[in-house]
Amino acid sequence: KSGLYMSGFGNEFSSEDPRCPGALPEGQVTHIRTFSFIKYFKTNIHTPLTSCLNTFTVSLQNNPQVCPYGLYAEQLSGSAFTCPRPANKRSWLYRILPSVKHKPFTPMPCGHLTENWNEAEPDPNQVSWTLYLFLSFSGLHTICGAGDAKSRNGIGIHVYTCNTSMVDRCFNNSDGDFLIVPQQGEILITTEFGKMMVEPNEICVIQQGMRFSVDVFGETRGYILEVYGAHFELPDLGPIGANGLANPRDFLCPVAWYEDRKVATGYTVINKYQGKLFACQQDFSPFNVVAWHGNYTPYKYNLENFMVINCVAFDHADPSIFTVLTAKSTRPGVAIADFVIFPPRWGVADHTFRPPYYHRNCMSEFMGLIKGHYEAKEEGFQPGGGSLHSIMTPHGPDADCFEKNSTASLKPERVAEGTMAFMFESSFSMAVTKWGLETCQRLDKSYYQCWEPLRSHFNPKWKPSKQ
Ligand SMILES: O=C(O)Cc1cc(O)ccc1O
Ligand SMILES: [Fe+2]
Repeated sequence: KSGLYMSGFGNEFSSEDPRCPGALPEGQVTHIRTFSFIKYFKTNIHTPLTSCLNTFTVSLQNNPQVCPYGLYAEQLSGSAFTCPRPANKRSWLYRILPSVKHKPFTPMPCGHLTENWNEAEPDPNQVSWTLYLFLSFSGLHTICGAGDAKSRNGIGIHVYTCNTSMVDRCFNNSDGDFLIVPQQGEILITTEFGKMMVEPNEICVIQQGMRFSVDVFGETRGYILEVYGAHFELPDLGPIGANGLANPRDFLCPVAWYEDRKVATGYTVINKYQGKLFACQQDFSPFNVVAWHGNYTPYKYNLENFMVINCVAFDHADPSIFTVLTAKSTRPGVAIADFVIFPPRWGVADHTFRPPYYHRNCMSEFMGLIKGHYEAKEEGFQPGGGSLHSIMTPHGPDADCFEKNSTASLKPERVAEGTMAFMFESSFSMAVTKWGLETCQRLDKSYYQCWEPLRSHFNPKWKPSKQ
């Protein structure tokens, strides 16, 4: 059930389906020679020394004239050819037929997937979506986003719901990367690189252009952060040092798996391109990659493995301390989007208001809840719901949370036990879609009321207590 994986983040991996050993091409590098001392000592004076040289086949090659097993070589480029090495991403796929063998793409209905950020008038109010933002809908629904896939800069936030698997259909996102956060139901994702089983409390990333198909095992839903124009990276650790937060070795990438399947009735490849959906037909499964190598792959990560670092003395650290992955913009330190979690941990800060502080932020904060509750809103925020606190929109703990935590005794205690809230934080000023505002019928119009009971504790006669 757990499948086969290789571990590491952004490694140079290579993988062959075990049914075809040697499917990764080997090159012949004739200029590398070794000198055989054994032969040399056995030779007599009349033997030319060159006969003591051995020619070795030592290196791999991407494009042999004929690939092993009669496969086609295809490169998938995830970065400009000329990107500096640390950002250069590509993989070589050795497949039964190349992706180019397909009938033309034609437009298909997009449902509630959109990249139109002008459907509704701007509204800076705090937004909250109640329990199960996604109940009784099917497919991908865009809640909010900003920017533009054409100019390769922006994000979309979607929710998905489904109870049937994709049969003879796959999805390919030409616009950006999908970071998928299952909230209910595990998903078996078949990709060109192999298969991954992803359960709630795990996340996976399917990068731009990677074809995938999803099998589900019941009522299934989750959140998706889509980023145009950047890939997710592990955040720099600065003074934290070489280890901590999401450690590279906990990221898992699938091993090669192929099917050589003709589909006479037609296999549909769905392509998200410039915010719209297109479909094309081909007569074979696209999961026909027998072997691959490279550093551009899908991957998954179990949030339980997050090595939590936080305050051990006083005050509330900014939530960036919980960043799992970041998609950087070109401005130093400013993310197109960060994926941040609020994992179970110890709260130990002395003489401190421990929950999140009241806040106005130059970034947008979309929050979701995988399980349990969120410490700043014990009641109002439920698993499967969501909230959006837009740029400079005030937010923070509800009145109940403030009162309780202003008087709580500050013993060390477990925080967020059994829960997992997360945040998609973005430097983009996001627009909410018509679906998010109206069609979903999940908007909590009374959200602002959770702050109404906040009352003034101001006492002009207050004096510092004598120590
Ligand atoms: O609840 C939020 O809005 C997210 C958040 C969490 C936190 O610990 C500090 C600031 C912040 O915005
Ligand atoms: Fe905030």
